[in-house]
Amino acid sequence: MEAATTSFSRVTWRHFSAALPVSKPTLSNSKIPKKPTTPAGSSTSLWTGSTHSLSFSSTANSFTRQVWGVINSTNATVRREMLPGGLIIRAEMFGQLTSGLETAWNKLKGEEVLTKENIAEPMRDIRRALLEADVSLPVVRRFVQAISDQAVGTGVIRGVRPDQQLVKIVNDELVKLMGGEVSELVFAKTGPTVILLAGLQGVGKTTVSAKLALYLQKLGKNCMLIAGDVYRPAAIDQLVILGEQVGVPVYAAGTEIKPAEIARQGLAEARKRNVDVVIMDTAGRLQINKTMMDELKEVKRVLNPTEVLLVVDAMTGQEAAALVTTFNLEIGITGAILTKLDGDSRGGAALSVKEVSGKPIKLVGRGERMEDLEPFYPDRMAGRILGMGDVLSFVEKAQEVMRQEDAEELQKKIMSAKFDFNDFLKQTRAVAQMGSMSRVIGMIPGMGKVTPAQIREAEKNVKMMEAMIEAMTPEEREKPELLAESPARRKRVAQDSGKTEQQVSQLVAQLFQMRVRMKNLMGVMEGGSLPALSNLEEAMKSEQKAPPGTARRKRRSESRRQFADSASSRPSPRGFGAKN
Ligand SMILES: Nc1nc2c(ncn2[C@@H]2O[C@H](COP(=O)(O)OP(=O)(O)OP(=O)(O)O)[C@@H](O)[C@H]2O)c(=O)[nH]1
Repeated sequence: MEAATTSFSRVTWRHFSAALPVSKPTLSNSKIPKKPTTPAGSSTSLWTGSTHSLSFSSTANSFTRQVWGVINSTNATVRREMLPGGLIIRAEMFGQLTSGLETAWNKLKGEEVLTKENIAEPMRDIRRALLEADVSLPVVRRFVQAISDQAVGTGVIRGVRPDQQLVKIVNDELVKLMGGEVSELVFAKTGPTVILLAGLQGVGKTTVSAKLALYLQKLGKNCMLIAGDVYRPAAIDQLVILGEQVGVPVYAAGTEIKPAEIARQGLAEARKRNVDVVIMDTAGRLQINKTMMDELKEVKRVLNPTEVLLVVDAMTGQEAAALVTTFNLEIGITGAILTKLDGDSRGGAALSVKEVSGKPIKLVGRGERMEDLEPFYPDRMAGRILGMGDVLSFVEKAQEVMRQEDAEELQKKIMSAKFDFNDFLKQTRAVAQMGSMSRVIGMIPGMGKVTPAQIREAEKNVKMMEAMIEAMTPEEREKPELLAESPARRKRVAQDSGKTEQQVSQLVAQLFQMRVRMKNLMGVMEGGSLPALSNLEEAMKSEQKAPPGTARRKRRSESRRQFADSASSRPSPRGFGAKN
């Protein structure tokens, strides 16, 4: 199989029809087929993006050359693959970004583990790919930093290659960058839901108004459109025609009346008709100006909308993100609709909007047809950018197996009181990987009352512990008794980690206390399996409920005994202060 990529401008039917002796193919709104279907015999199948699938049947080599020539003169990334029976040429959404990222994984082929050194070059490739995709620089910086932090902090997962591991890390960060979850449209609890659309000229507002009405009708909502673009008379006619096309009434009052007044009248009409959702199209401008903003503010005041959505053109890249920010500051918006994602957009807008503006992309336009509007799914988008669904699910499964094995191993260690500093570090890092401490604490039931200051303190403590554990020798990590027995060792760890001896002593004591507490908790669990969070919480409660002086005293004495047992060769139980 031969694969090649090249860069070019926008692939449209015009390019092909000019060069090819074939009739216009039908554009289908199908998702990317797993494998492009190759017509029988020697044939050529060509598809652009994930939405359009074009098929030609031809046996002539000159035809293939012509197709290739046309593609080379335009601007998307194309993958050319020789398959038995024909040539497959693929122009993919964000193709350039995808192939840029591919360069990064390829640099890790043959490596056994991700290290600071061997990820340096792939990180440069990722940075370059994102910048070329027109993602804003601060976003790129934060993204690359987050990836490298995770890449070097990730342990080896059995059977998973470092390049696959990096794909997974990048995927998860991409999803996070784009907002994580799908951001649903909000509907009013009573009365009609009002959606106000805003945006610059030509971004696709009028088209989106009708597309949105159709989309909502399919969800069972009864809609009405208001034609508020009084500056481009054709926009009103356009909306009326599109409204007819999707079977939605359009309120139009001509161009001689202020948009705010049209909004007021339109809303009254919608109430009369008892519609569920009113969508108002507004005028766009070539640039943001004060008159436009004031007019929009006035319309917004009259409508009191549930959603104010800024329509932005995906092809404007990071500029789209800047626009969302400006509109949000000026008029206050609830989200964005990204149009023309089927074009040669390089990905900058999709990747930057949420991170730069704090506002989610709620919907995306993927074509000129009325059906081409859909919710924005960050995970699906990341999957499309990476184009490596198989690798992702494989890594997820391997991680799951690893987690189970780790959990069993940990359980054994806890039961035999062998929980050491390696486990301690692993657990700490696992928590760190789940997100910031504040998020993790927020997820634990009953932990809501923890103050931000306490969380910051806890995060600081985790960093401090990490520094001290990293300064220990492998032997000391495995046998904390060595540190408990030797002030000299504790002194060395303190010096190497930049902490005080007292802090090191506290950490060692903490580990022994933890052993005892964990063992106690395990004893409370039924069946001896690792606790789910809720069980753990119950266990902690039942521990706390025990009358003072019984369990607690017992626990304290057990803690002391445990410490004494494990440090049996230690000269004195107060070894932490003693000289060696
Ligand atoms: N390929 C593609 N074209 C789109 C999409 N959305 C809108 N368009 C096209 O973009 C062009 C402009 O769309 P309009 O809806 O007229 O834009 P507008 O923002 O209302 O323009 P003004 O009224 O001038 O402000 C039209 O040709 C649409 O068909 C999309 O998702 N994909």
